[in-house]
Amino acid sequence: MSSEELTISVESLGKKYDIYTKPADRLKQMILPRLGRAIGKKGLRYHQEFWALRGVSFHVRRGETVGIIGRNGSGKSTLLQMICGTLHPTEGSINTYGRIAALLELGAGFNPEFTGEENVFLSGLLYGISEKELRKRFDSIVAFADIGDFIRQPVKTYSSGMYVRLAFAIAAHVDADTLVIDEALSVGDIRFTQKCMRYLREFQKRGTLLFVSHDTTAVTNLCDRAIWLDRGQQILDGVTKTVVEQYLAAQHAADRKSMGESVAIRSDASATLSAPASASTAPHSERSGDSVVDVIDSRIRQLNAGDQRNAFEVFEFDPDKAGTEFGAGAAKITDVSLVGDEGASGQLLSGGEMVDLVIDATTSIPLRGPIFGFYVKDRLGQRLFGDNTYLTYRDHPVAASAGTRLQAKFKFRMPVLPSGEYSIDVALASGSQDDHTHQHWIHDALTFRASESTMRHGLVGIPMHLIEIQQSRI
Ligand SMILES: Nc1ncnc2c1ncn2[C@@H]1O[C@H](COP(=O)(O)OP(=O)(O)OP(=O)(O)O)[C@@H](O)[C@H]1O
Repeated sequence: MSSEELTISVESLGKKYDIYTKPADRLKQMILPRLGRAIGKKGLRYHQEFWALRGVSFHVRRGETVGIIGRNGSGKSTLLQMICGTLHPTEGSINTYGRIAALLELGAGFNPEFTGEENVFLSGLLYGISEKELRKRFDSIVAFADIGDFIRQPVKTYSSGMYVRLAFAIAAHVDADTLVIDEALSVGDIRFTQKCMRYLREFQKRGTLLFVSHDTTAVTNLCDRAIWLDRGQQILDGVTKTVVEQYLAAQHAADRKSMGESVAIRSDASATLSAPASASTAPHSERSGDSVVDVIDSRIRQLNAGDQRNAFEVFEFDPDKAGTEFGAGAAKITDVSLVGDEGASGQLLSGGEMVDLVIDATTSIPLRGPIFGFYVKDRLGQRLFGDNTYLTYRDHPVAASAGTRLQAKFKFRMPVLPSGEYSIDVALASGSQDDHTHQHWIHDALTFRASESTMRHGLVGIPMHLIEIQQSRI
């Protein structure tokens, strides 16, 4: 590999800590070995050696996105700190090329006594950006961080979310060749996380990204390649899917071992046995032909009756709080709501329930063939599902004159979703599916939180029309 392609080169890297059980041992270690050597006695040791990381070697090419995964204490942060130069290796070497910006553990790099503004300049200068240039970028940094007047307050008064907002905003404005992100995105609200994910996806097109997370979905979603660390050792380096699968399998095996095989088997079995629904109570409805077919999960009553109800807390549309928006402006989306069967917004919805996503807009000039659309996205900005009005109106497009109020409604059965935060992008375009102009697109117009889900794996639960186990004698 030519050095032009290389951004990070790590060779036989190791970090050792000396662990003392008592503070007095540290003093003894400083004095007594010298005394021992003076009287010809060797080998007096009052500490234990602990290798937080050892024998780690890999190269990262320009433009790669590499995920680092591993259990707590496996050495991920230690590795990143050494790559960023805030920690010195005990052995081995690291070479980096280009400017590296890092979002390491909370607060690293900020002076807590200084205001946010002062820290912007302090950090920016440390990254090698001139004061003049920082002044030019300051407003954009503040807009990205979006922490209001807190920018003039000492950083020690910040919440962890504000810390991350400011740190990310700075890292996004220092022309980094490589970004190193350590779990930072787990703090902060869904809209900010979405903003960061959009930024990272753009950044991936030109820069190198090193991304540490416990969230293997995030790593799979974002990274081409992953490195798995365990107890300071490099276990695997390869294609993310393979590494994550092996890591999860090892985790699962370790969890079973620590829980005891019998418990693990019992819990697996109960999950399977709770699934069948009696045919008589299965509340599915189905009509064939050209009439409506509505497939309801056969366990929906069971799922939503108990304390495992997949409840969605929907936050109301607030144009001031919605994410970034863009568009040609012939029409403007004025309201968005997600309502359940009873029609009241702001209520709790449930996975499996029939809902209406309603988008209101007004036109400012005549608009032919408006297309309303939406995407439901997970915390990482991954689009889970979405739809638009194009096909339904393709053969008889709506023609709206200026000053018309338009309302689009999507009625669908909300899937069961894993616990977590979600957001909905809404858009209004004009033209056709293949050739259209976005008139107004709002990122994260609505957000909602799903709690208590029976769904542990996967992204979206599809309705299970039937689940059964058949038995017959062999
Ligand atoms: N200053 C230190 N002195 C002694 N041991 C340390 C020190 N810093 C880290 N360690 C140990 O090194 C090991 C690796 O720590 P590190 O923080 O790199 O792990 P990690 O994979 O980032 O963990 P987590 O996922 O919990 O953040 C841990 O066992 C930790 O206790």
